Amino acid sequence: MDTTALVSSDQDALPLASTVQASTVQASTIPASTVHGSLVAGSPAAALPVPHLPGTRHPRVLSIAGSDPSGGAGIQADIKAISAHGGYAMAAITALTAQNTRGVREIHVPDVGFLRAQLEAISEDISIDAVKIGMLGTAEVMSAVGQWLAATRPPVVVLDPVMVATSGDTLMAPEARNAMLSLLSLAHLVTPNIPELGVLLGKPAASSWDEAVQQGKELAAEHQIRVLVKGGHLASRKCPDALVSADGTVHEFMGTRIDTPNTHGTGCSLSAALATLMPQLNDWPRSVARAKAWLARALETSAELAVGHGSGPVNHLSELWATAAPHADSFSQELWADCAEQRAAIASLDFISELAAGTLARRHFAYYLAQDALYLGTYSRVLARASALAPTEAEQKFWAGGAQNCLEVEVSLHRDWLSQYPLEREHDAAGLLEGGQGAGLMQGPVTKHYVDHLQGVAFSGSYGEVVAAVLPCYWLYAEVGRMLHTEYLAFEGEHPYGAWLQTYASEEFAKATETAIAILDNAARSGSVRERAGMKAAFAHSAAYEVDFFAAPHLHAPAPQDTQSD
Ligand SMILES: Nc1ncnc2c1ncn2[C@@H]1O[C@H](COP(=O)(O)OP(=O)(O)OP(=O)(O)O)[C@@H](O)[C@H]1O
Ligand SMILES: Cc1ncc(COP(=O)(O)O)c(N)n1
Repeated sequence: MDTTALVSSDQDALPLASTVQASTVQASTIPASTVHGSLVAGSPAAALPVPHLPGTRHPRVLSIAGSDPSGGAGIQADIKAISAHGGYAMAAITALTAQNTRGVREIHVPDVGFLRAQLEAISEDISIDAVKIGMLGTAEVMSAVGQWLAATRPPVVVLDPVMVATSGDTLMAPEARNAMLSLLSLAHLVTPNIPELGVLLGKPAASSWDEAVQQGKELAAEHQIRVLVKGGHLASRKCPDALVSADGTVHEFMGTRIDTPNTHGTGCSLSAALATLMPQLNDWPRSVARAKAWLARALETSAELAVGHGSGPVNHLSELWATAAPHADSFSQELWADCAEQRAAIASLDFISELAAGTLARRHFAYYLAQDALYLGTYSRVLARASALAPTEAEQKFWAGGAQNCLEVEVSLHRDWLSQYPLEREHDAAGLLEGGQGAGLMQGPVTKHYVDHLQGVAFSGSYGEVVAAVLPCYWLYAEVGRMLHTEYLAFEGEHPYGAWLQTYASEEFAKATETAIAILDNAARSGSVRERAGMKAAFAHSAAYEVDFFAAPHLHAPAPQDTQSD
């Protein structure tokens, strides 16, 4: 990192186009820097009530912070966090960093006059509902921001006293500490992490949560400010935060540490979220609780972004994307990709390769047919349940048609196939045939588990979950059908299971599968995050049972006692 840029920003700034510089000077009406002490004049912001702003549907939130081109921290994170909470995001850039998820390489602090121009341009035209302050870098920048705050007095000011990046790189010149201290009383909330809290107090960083809260109390009392002590840097499984008021009142927020390397920008994102929530909720503890819960989900889903090789960003928009993004259209594709292992497992099963090659033992085939018939009886009822839950008439009809079709296939299995491939009673070592004349078949263990799962989802699951649970039977069966039919067409001579394989690749069934997939995507789009998680689980379970179902004949078919029947 180029730390010299922090202390001698004017000299190091890249030359601006002369026209821009000229207009910069003319546009700036802010007085020249004053001593830092003058910024604390007037009552501390934390002591002032935050006015309730009725009708601020989308709070206009200004982030005054540094740029992180990798998008995880700084201005870029703030804009995402503000947007995620329904705010209108604005940004005045204090510093440009060259950084990625691994660290900060260079910092460039543009001429402070231009920052003043940005701030003036915004406040002269736009009503600002809240300000979030992040990386300021130098004392000069802090002074300019302090003067602007003192002059404009935004109704909500959240100050994140950024000093060191997650990567360990310095983001604040050490001699700027006093200027930072001068800014504290202009904020309604100050959000230092544990090391920053120590620096602000001139003490070593706290080594325990109790010590951190104690330091928070000291800082709050000394500057008569509200402090959010953050537990991100603790070496514990817990990750608490605490809101400490100037009078020493402590409000703790419990949190579990999420096991992820993607914590780049958590502090930036949290403070921007707080600045956006406060104008809407007008209550600090509620704002912190909401922001912390949101951040936890953003951390939990951060791996989905796959950004960089170091400490990656949090998933700021995970909730929005889960419901509104084009990505939601491909929920089915995600499930399909997730079951790649199961698809490969099915394709490599002896049952499939022997069926295609015509070498499958009759008893294995007979077992499969019998279990399929048993399965379809329950499957039909679960499709009827999907029909009952369906939100539209078209979907209701589709599932009802599917349920009826299953029963017809079940009848045909018994009538046309099981009569040709009976499970011989003398082979029934596994006890699958019930006793007596016209004996019924019994569910094998896999069929039983599979239908138990389907019935469980049908009983207590949402529509989306029921749809997800029944889909693998359509989709994987259609896939297996395509595979077997291709092999059948290439088969030379008379295939012993030819008549069966011909029925496998039906156009109608492929169409029904496509409809079922589209219904699943629709349900995913309108479902909650929790429901989509339930849908994923239901689909994954059924996909695993599909593998077991195709594997079952070789594992559970009655053992041969008469090799001739094979
Ligand atoms: N692994 C984690 N699991 C859950 N919450 C976390 C985790 N890491 C940080 N947090 C939360 O993120 C917020 C920011 O905390 P932290 O102490 O990391 O601040 P910071 O150091 O300023 O952040 P930054 O990483 O942006 O510098 C807090 O609410 C903290 O509890
Ligand atoms: C521009 C900018 N602002 C703030 C941070 C701190 O965020 P983190 O500590 O997560 O790296 C950063 N890295 N870059």
